[in-house]
Amino acid sequence: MDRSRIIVTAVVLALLGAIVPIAAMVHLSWIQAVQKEHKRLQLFASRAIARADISRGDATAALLQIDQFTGIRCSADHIARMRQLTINTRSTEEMGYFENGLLKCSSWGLTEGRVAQTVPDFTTRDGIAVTARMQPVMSEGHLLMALRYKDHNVLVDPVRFVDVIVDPGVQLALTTETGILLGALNGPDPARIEKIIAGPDEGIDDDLLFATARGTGWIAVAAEPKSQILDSVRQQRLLLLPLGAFMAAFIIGMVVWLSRRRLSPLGELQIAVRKREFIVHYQPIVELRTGNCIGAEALVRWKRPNGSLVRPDLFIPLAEESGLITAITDQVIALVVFDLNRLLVADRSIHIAINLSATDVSTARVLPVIEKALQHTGIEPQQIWLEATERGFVDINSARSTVVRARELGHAVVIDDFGTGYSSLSYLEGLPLDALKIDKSFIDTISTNSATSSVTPHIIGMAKTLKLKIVAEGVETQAQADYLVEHDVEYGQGWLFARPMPAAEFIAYCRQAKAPA
Ligand SMILES: Nc1nc2c(ncn2[C@@H]2O[C@H](COP(=O)(O)O[C@H]3[C@@H](O)[C@H](n4cnc5c(=O)[nH]c(N)nc54)O[C@@H]3COP(=O)(O)O)[C@@H](O)[C@H]2O)c(=O)[nH]1
Repeated sequence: MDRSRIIVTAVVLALLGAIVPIAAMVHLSWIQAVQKEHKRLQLFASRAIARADISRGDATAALLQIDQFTGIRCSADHIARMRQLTINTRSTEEMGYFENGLLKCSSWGLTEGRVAQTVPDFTTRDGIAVTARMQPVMSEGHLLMALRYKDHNVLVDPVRFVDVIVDPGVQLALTTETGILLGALNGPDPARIEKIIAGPDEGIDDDLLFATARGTGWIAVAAEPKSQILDSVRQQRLLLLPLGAFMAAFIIGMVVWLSRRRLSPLGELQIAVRKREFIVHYQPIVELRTGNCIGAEALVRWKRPNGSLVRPDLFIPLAEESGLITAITDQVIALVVFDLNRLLVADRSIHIAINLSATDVSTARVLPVIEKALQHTGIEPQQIWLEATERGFVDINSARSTVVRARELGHAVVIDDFGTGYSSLSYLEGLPLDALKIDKSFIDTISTNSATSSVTPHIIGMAKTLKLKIVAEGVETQAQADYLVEHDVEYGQGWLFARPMPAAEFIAYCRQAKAPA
C-alpha cells in the first residue's frame, strides 16, 4: 500500500472509529431504556394477572362454598348464605342460583325467573364457566363478568381484575385468551390491544411501548407512549456517551499510532521484509588484464510497490540497527540462487560475492542458511564469496571462527572497503581471509597528488604480503585500471566496466565479456 492509500485508509478508519462507538452508544442507550421500560410494563401486566387470579380465586371459592349448601334452594337460609358470601368476597357483586337455566334467586332475594343463564366464553380448568361481559338486570349500563359453577353464579366487576396501581400514563388492559376485553385502566384502545395480544410478548407498536403477561385464561397488556421514555433515554445517554467518547478516542489513537508506525521508515522496511520487496542487481567483477568477467557482487535494492528502486545505503543502516538485516541477507541469498543458478552451474569459474552484516559475521548464523539454499542446486560453495566490511570483523574471535567455518565449507571470504576502518597488518594476519577489496576512496586517489594517494600502494603491498587476492573497487577511469594492472592488482569492479545490473543483463554481459576459451 502506498503512502496516500495508507493516509486515506487511516482517515476513513479514524472517522469510522469516531462515529461508530458514539452512534453505537446512542443506539444502546435507546435499547437499554426500552428494555428497562419493557421490564416495568411487564411488572404492571404481571400484577394485573396476579390481581385477576386473586379475584377469580375469591369468586371461585365463594362458588364452591355455596355449592356445599345443603338446605333448600332459594330458601331464606340459602339467600342469606349467598348474601353473606357476596359481602365477604371482595370481588363479587352478586351471587345467583339458576334452575332450568333461569335465575330463581340471588343474594338480593327471590327473582321472577326471567333472567336466563349466560353463555360462557370459556371454562377454566377447575370447571368455572366464565362469561366475560354480561348485562346484569340490577345495574343496567355497567357490564359485569359472570362466573358459574354448576347452578350458582357470581357477578364480578371487571375493574376488580385490573385493580392495580400503575404509574401515570401507563395503560392497562386485561383480556380473555380469545381477546375479549375484561377490564382496562387509563383507556387503552381496544383495537390496539387486540393487535398487541396477537403478537410478541413485548415490543413497540407505532408510538406505543407495550409488554404482555399471560395467565391461565387471560392476558394482561401494559402500554405507554414512546415519548414517556425520553427522559430515561437521556439518562442512559449520559452514562454511555462518555464510554463511546472514550472508545472513539482509543480507536482514533490506535489508528494514528498504527498509521504513524506503518508510515515510519522502520514500519515500511518491516513490511518490505515481510512482503519480500527486495531484488538483487549484480555488478560484474572483471579480470583487469583480460577484461574477463569472473563474477559479480550481489547488491540489494528495495523495489517499492510503485516500481521505484531504493538504494541500499538508504535502508541498510536502518536494517542493521533494527536487526532486519539478517532477514534481508537471507532474501539476498535466496535471490542469488534463484537468479543465477543456471549460470553458476554452467560456468564454474564465476563467483557471486554476497555482502554480510556484522551480525551475520559474529553469529555465523548465515552459514547454514547458505548451505540449505545451495542444496540440490548444483552450485558449488566456492562460487559463493562472502564479503564483510572491517566493522564486521571487530569481534575478532567470533569473526575468526565464522571465517574458518565458512572456508571449511568452501566459501571464499573477502574483507570489503579495506582501508576505511582501523585494520592493520597484524589484525589482518589474525584472520584467514581469501581476498581484500580496496575501497573506492583509495582508487579515486590514483593519479592524483592527494595526501592519501600514497596509501594505495601500501594496501596493495600489504595484501600481497598476506597472499590475498585483490579486488579494486570503484574503478571509473582507464588510468586507474592501467595503474592497477601495473601494480599487479588482479581484479577490478567499477563503472569503467559495468554498473550494477539486473540478473538477465548480467548473464548476457558475462557471456559476452568472457574471452573465448
Ligand atoms: N549488508 C548488505 N549490504 C549491502 C547489500 N547490497 C549492498 N549493500 C551495501 O550498500 C552500500 C551501497 O551499495 P550500492 O548502492 O549498491 O553501491 C555499490 C556500487 O554500486 C558502488 N559502486 C561500484 N562501482 C562504482 C563506481 O565505479 N563508482 C561509484 N560511484 N560507485 C560504484 O559501490 C557499492 C558497492 O560497495 P561495496 O559493497 O563496498 O563493494 C554498499 O556499502 C554495499 O555494500 C547487501 O545485500 N547486504
